[in-house]
Amino acid sequence: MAEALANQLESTKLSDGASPDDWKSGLKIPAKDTRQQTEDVTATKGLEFEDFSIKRDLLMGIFEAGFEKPSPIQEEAIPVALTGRDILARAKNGTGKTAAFTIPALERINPKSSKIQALILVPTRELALQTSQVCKTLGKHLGINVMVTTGGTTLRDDIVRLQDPVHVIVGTPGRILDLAGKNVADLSECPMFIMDEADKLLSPEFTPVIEQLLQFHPKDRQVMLFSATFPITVKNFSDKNMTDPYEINLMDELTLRGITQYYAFVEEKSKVHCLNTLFSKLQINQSIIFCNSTNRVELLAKKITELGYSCFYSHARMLQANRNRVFHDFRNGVCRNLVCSDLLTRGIDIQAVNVVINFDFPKNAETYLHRIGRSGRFGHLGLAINLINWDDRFNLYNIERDLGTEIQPIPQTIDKNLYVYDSPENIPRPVSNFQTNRQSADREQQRRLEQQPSGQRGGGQANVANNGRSNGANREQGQRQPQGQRQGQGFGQRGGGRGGRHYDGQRGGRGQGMPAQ
Ligand SMILES: Nc1ncnc2c1ncn2[C@@H]1O[C@H](COP(=O)(O)OP(=O)(O)OP(=O)(O)O)[C@@H](O)[C@H]1O
Repeated sequence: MAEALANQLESTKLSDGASPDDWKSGLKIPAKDTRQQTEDVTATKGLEFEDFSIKRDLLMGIFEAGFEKPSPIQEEAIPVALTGRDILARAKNGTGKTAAFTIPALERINPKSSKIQALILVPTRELALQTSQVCKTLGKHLGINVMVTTGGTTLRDDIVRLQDPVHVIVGTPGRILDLAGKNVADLSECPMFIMDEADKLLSPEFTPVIEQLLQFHPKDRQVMLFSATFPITVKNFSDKNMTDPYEINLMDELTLRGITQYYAFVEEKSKVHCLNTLFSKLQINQSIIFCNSTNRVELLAKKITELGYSCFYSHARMLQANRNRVFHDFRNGVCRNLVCSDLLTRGIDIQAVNVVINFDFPKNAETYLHRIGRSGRFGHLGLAINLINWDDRFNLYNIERDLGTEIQPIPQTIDKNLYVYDSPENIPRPVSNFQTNRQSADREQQRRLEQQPSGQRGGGQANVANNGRSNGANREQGQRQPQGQRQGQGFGQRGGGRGGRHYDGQRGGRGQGMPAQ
């Protein structure tokens, strides 16, 4: 009898033919990223996402985002976060911290409740957009509503959106406090309070807002702090507001293994000339160029455009709509170079960026680390080049000492194997509905090129941001002289002028997906 039953069960199993992994075969998994990766992301314990016992619908979102296995920070943080314990986590730039808090947050949300159940705070509006997109992508099969809210948009729209159920709210602290203070965002049953770039959020400008925000949450909330840099301010906050936090520190060394760092010693007035030379020699897939002030961002973007290279710029004094457009288009590879202030130093994730240039050298080690971490994402290769003038020499020394790293003088020729990939078109796009973005970005790029006189093509991209000055000026770039120039703070003129043959490769092209020069 028992034998007959066993036979029957066996035959049932065989006849339905379903293997436990069958659900995976229907997933829309993106092409495998075959680039070599460093130990920063490969030195794992060998766990699989399935080992976390999370919902299948969440696993589907994870695999469809192209994630195969958890990174070291994900292996460490996800199981603990799922238990509801407070977490203080430190891991290198670009090693997957966002998913390390997003995955457990999504898992713990009850979609049947209409309450806000997770608050994710980030320091900048661009990062809020990016992080909300990660939540939407990973949680797309969960029936969860994610809302992003930041300053620079109308409060009224947010109030309307909060009439509908919102499960995860991602935003910058000021706007969230506004909404909570007005009783529009109800955080009274929100058990998860997450801070990404936590040390930045705990700087003096944000701390009072953060402390007020915490009061809106229930007492037994779970607090999770993530960053690559944790100064002492974080310790004070954690002592006061966290319960027995589980500490993760994956930073035995501070800098990413995949990033090669060089400096070029150069007089201030020769910096543009030096940049021009770098553009002509490097194989840039996409680059981010940092300046230390908004004036210098605009001036440099103008210079780069005059040199004939495609270039966007972004800084905090631009209109939010223009900031968003620049960010969106640059992420989608519409333009090869982006000049920016420290607004985009933290968290911004664009895998196609293989070169970061510190046109102005940063003042401290944290900023340096976050800036260079915009390349070499998820254990890949990247190049960081620092233009150093006489006044920066002590800073250079201090940053090398603080980070325990060596920044070498730039050699005559830079080995392409250090930062160039053979098939840049295979580099994964940002986690988002890429197909749609890419197609519309291509159309937009085409439209812009068609509108430009042929002689200007490729040099005019800085115009995109030019309407975005917060002073309300709404003029075309050519009709206005940047303030810095009027005040005699302009960059050196050497190297100006257009036309050398070596510019051609970069003119007007899309950064991502184009063969590097
Ligand atoms: N398990 C994974 N497998 C493959 N790719 C991943 C995985 N986890 C994250 N990524 C990708 O790695 C990149 C970097 O991730 P993320 O932006 O979360 O890094 P981060 O640690 O938050 O960086 P930063 O400190 O600069 O904010 C993203 O493009 C993300 O999609």
